[in-house]
Amino acid sequence: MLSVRDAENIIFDLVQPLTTQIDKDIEIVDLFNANGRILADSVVSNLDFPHWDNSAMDGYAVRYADVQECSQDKPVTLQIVEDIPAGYQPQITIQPGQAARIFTGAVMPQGADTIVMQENTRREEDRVAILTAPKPEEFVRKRANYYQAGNSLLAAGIELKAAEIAILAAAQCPQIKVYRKLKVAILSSGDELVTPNQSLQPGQIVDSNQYALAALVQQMGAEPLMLGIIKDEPEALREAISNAINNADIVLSSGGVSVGDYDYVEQIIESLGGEIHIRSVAVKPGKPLTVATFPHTLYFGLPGNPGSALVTFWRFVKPAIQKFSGLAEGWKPEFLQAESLHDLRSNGKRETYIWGNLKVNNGAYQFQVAGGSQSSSNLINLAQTNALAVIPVGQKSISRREKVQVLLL
Ligand SMILES: Nc1nc2c(c(=O)[nH]1)N[C@H]1C(S)=C(S)[C@@H](COP(=O)(O)OP(=O)(O)OC[C@H]3O[C@@H](n4cnc5c(N)ncnc54)[C@H](O)[C@@H]3O)O[C@H]1N2
Ligand code: MOO
Ligand SMILES: [Mg+2]
Repeated sequence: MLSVRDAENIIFDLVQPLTTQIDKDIEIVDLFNANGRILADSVVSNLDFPHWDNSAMDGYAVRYADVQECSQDKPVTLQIVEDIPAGYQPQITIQPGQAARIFTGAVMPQGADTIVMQENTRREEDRVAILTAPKPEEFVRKRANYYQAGNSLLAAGIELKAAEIAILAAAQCPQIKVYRKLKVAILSSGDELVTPNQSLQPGQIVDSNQYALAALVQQMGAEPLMLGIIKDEPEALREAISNAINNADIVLSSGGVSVGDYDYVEQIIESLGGEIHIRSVAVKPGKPLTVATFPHTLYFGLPGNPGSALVTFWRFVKPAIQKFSGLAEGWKPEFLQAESLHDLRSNGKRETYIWGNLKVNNGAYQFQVAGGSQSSSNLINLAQTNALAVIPVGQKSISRREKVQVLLL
């Protein structure tokens, strides 16, 4: 059986990210539809930030040399020659003995080099007394201090979130080149499966994986293609999988990958010409994980148990989708170190993932195991969990207060 490390290396090597070389991998979106999308090209602006020298305060634009010696006892009085609100282009050059009334964000007038905030002044009709000596160039936001035109503003391959979208707006880029959304086909296999609105007959199980996987795929910014419940019949499964590989970048099936008489997924993949790279992994839950490739499609046959389907998604599928989608960095799973609040157990044979909660206590991470059964068939105690703790192969327990590696979900 493959180790988790070997399995992830194989999977990540199989993933070919979307590329700007292929026209259909690129899409243009507007700023309101950019959230969560991956930027395809780096962005360079021809604007400096700030665009011009401007005031950081409501106050007076002055010449530092005029006011450097002033104090409460020895105020300097200046003639106000212009009023400069934000958005107005100053017309007058400030001469010695002069000042301009100015407001936050307004353009600095020629001749002035320093702002005195209003609170340190006394207004005397068309004159102003400066009561405190400022520092040279105080409260002046200098042109190009934050960003110089022509440099890289945003790099290709980053996820666009609020800050990046604001930057694109400020740089006057209303149309943005992003990678297209990946299509992820999702199907559930099993004669025992029914939909949530069908009445349950003895022995039947509600197909919950389809809904969990759809939610996860959406969270990743990809587009789920729901193919429903497929009977454990080779012909039905063959048709469904064939449809899936022809219409999606990634296929996620759940169930039918173990050694049971009705577990047909692997043989159907092979009969359709898929190349199987992984048949099982030393991971608990999730041992029968199957990974295959077709010429244009990556196939994950996730195990049917609900815990196994979710854990294998988080551990292997999520980073694969993120890499595939064009995300340049940060798609590899990263583990945090936390103090375990409980004794954690494993049989030592497979890398074991235990679900629970990562908490912060006095600035330190702690892992609290989810109460109840950690069986891969138990979906119930996965509610409100946010992390998986890992017990490596060869280790049978992690004691309370010991350090444990944790994957944040
Ligand atoms: N003899 C062996 N038996 C099993 C082994 C093994 O190594 N030798 N491995 C076990 C492990 S570990 C897992 S995990 C499961 C995986 O089984 P399959 O992927 O073949 O899945 P099924 O047999 O179809 O179903 C297993 C279980 O999950 C329920 N299920 C299936 N699909 C869904 C769904 N969409 N939503 C909710 N629940 C689902 C299904 O009803 C079964 O209870 O195999 C073990 N057996
Ligand atoms: O791997 Mo199975 O997922 O242990 O139940
Ligand atoms: Mg089975």
